[in-house]
Parts: sequence; C-alpha cells; structure tokens
Amino acid sequence: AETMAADQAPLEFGGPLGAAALVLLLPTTMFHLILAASSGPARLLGPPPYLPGLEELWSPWALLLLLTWLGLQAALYLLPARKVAEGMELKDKNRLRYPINGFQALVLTALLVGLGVSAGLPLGALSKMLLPLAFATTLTCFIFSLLLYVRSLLAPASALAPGGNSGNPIYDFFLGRELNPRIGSFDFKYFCELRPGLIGWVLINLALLMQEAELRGTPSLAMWLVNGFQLLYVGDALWYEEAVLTTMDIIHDGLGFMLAFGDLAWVPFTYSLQAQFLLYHPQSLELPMALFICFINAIGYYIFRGANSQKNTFRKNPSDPSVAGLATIPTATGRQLLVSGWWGMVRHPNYLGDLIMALAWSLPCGVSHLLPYFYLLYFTALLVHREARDEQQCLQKYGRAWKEYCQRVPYRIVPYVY
Ligand SMILES: NC(=O)C1=CN([C@@H]2O[C@H](COP(=O)(O)OP(=O)(O)OC[C@H]3O[C@@H](n4cnc5c(N)ncnc54)[C@H](OP(=O)(O)O)[C@@H]3O)[C@@H](O)[C@H]2O)C=CC1
Ligand SMILES: CC(C)CCC[C@@H](C)[C@H]1CC=C2C3=C(CC[C@@]21C)[C@@]1(C)CC[C@H](O)C(C)(C)[C@@H]1CC3
Repeated sequence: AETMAADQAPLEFGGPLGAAALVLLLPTTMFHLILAASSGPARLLGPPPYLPGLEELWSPWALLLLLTWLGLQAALYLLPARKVAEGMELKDKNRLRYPINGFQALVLTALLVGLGVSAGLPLGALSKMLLPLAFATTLTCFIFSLLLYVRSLLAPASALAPGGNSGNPIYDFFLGRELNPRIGSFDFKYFCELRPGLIGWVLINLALLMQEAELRGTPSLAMWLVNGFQLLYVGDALWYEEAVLTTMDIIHDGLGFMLAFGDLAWVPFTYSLQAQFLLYHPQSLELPMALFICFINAIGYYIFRGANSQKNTFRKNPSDPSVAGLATIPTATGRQLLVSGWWGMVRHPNYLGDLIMALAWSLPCGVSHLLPYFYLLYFTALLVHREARDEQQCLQKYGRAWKEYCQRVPYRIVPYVY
C-alpha cells in the first residue's frame, strides 16, 4: 500500500484519489438505487431512469423529519442503561464507557411508532419520501463530517485514529481523523453505528410493507420475509450491542465521512433496497420456496451468530466452558487465536454467515432483476476488502502467530474456494 510518511499507517481505499472518488460515488450510487427501484425496468446497470430536479430532492419537511429522528434516537441513547460496558484499551491506556441500551431503544421506538400508527400516523407515506429524506441525510452527513474534521484539528495526537491523519484533508475527511469524538459521555461514532441508521432501516422496511398493504390489500409473502429477516439482523445487532466495541470500526477507524454516511445514509436507504423493489415489482412466492429461503437464512444466521458469539466469549473469558476445549495458538501479546471450532473452518466464518443471509434477503425478489442482488454484490466486495484490511492489522498485531494461523486455516471466507 502507498504510504505518506514513515510514522503514518499505510493509506487505504486507493489514497486521496480513491477517497475523493468514494465521497462522490457513494451518494450517487445510493440515489441511483432509490430511483431505479421505483422505475419500471429497475435496472442496476446503465443510466438512472431520470435525473431528479432540486424541487424533488429538497424538502424542508424531510430535513425536519430527519432531525426529529436523530433527536429521538439521541434521547433514547441518553436514557439509563441496563449496563455500561468498557471499550478496548486506548493509546493512553484509558478505556471509554458505553451505555448498553440499543435494544431498549429499538423496543421504545417500536412502541412509539405503534402508538403513532394506531393514532392514524400514515407511516406508509414514508415510502414516497425516500428521495428527499436521502438527500437531507446526505447533506447532513457532509456538514457533520466537516464539523468532525474541523474539531479533530484541535484534538491531541493521542485522540487520533491510526489511519485517518495522513495530512491530506480529503483522505482524512473521508476516513475520519478523531477516533472517538465525544461531547461529555455522548459518543458520536458508537451512536451512529447502531442507532439511527439500523433502526431507520427497519422503519423504512415497515413503511414499505404498510404501503404495499394499502396498495394491494395485504403485504406479499416476499415482503414479509424481507422484513422479518432484516428485523432479525437488526434486533440481533442491538441485542449483542456490546460486541460492536471490538469491531474495526470502533477500535481502528476514525469517525469521518465513510462511517457517518455509511451508518446514517447508506445503511437505511440502500439496505432497504429489496423492500423498495418489492413495493414496485410484486413477486409471487410459493410456500415451499419461501420455506427454502427461510432455511437458507437460518443457516446463515446460525453460522454468523455462532462464529461471532464464539469469538466474543473467547475474548471475554477463554476459560468459559463453551470455548475452553478449543485448540488455540498463543501470540506474543498474551492473547490467543482460536484455531478450531468456527474459527478453524475459515478465517472469517462470521463473514460467510453474513453472506449467506445476504443471499436469502435477495431471493424473495425472484431472479428477473439484478437490482435486488445489489446488496449481495456490494457486501461481497465490502467483506473481501474488509478481510484484507483486518488481515493486515492482525499481521501487525500478532506477527508469526498470525502466519501460523493462516497456514493452519488457509481459507479466508468460503471453505475450499476463497
Ligand atoms: N452488514 C454489514 O454491512 C456489515 C456487517 N459486518 C459484520 O460485522 C461482524 C464483525 O466484523 P468485523 O469487525 O469486520 O470482524 P471480526 O468480528 O471478524 O473481527 C476480526 C477480529 O477478530 C479477531 N480474530 C480474528 N481471528 C481470530 C481467531 N482465530 N481467534 C480469535 N480472535 C480472532 C481479531 O481481533 P483481536 O485479536 O484483536 O480480538 C480480528 O481483528 C461480522 O459478522 C461481519 O459480517 C461487518 C461489516 C459490514
Ligand atoms: C460503503 C462504504 C465504503 C463503507 C460503509 C460501511 C458501513 C455501511 C458498514 C461498516 C461496518 C458496518 C457494520 C454494520 C453495519 C454496516 C457498517 C456500518 C453492523 C452494525 C451491521 C449489524 C451487525 O450485526 C454488526 C456486527 C453489529 C455490524 C458492525 C459493522
């Protein structure tokens, strides 16, 4: 990888040029997908069905709705938590504290939305506001990332992320300079990673389901499946919220445009693509096929959850009876690497499970269009790239022990394939 200075981490994402391209490409792709999903041909590749004018994109109501949503989620974040967890050790040997109340936020949001709907709130109408909402969110993310960048210029060196302080403003704006920007105990990155975007995603899905019921009398089986699978995924993420403290996003990456836009805009507006597609392109799904797709999702979830829980349990307490019998490799840091169980099958079994679920989320949309398979394609690219980034970081952390692990477990994500 390219480097800027001897003490600077290698540049990722193709350096400043790659970062600049992504700052433009990610929002453009998101708008293309939203437009394509509601168009007749629903083409993934090729030009967008039409170019929307500013009057279609900009709506002060959409901005107000977004700010209310962010305010609500921030208020729920600040409510008393059942537990306060400590993050990983920082450069200055301190550990930050994080409230574990994400699942509570999901349940309270569901209650509020349920009350609103029973009082006549037209939730289905949200499906017609996706374009202006995505536009308002994108603008907000640009302003938010700019503020974070300016704020990071005043932060001490010990508060900076290992990768986002190259000195190139565009690269650092994209990757994020400050590791854990906070106001008091309010942690912006942790908040963004799990709350407004993930809960917003299932809310958009629900709005699309309700709109379908309004249009066709009842939601289709395909729409139920997509809603159910993705609700399980989001509920799982919030139930196991503490595990996010050990992900590369929290430990390694700063909060810049990549995570701000990724968490707040990309996740809700592109991860809901299958439900968007189904609203405009109804699919008839027979029960046996639906059961088969549920089976695929269950296998994916079983691998994803099994692998993530095994590693999290092992990292918390290696002598826990559920992991104590597993073979390990000692490392110079004092930590061990699992080399049997899920982590002895491939080096990223959790990615494999996640990819199998991604397939199950697209299958209810049939095979007539490529568009609903966008998530599967994008996610494969994201995880292959993420795996390479993690590999680099593990090689730095564990050196020879990591090389031995790679020899003993030669496949990265898919056994005997990759
Ligand atoms: N839906 C989405 O858009 C996305 C979902 N994800 C999902 O998030 C989850 C977390 O992913 P991510 O943070 O990338 O990575 P992982 O949860 O796979 O974590 C990687 C870390 O695990 C530790 N590790 C690796 N191998 C071993 C081993 N053999 N034994 C013990 N510890 C090991 C290392 O850290 P250490 O040794 O320091 O503990 C390594 O850095 C995954 O399930 C992924 O699929 C991720 C990105 C996007
Ligand atoms: C598209 C850009 C180049 C990059 C944006 C990436 C982000 C959208 C993702 C980076 C890591 C993520 C994680 C999840 C959602 C997507 C982003 C933010 C996650 C919260 C999904 C639910 C999982 O259970 C998880 C393990 C908690 C995930 C953590 C990583």
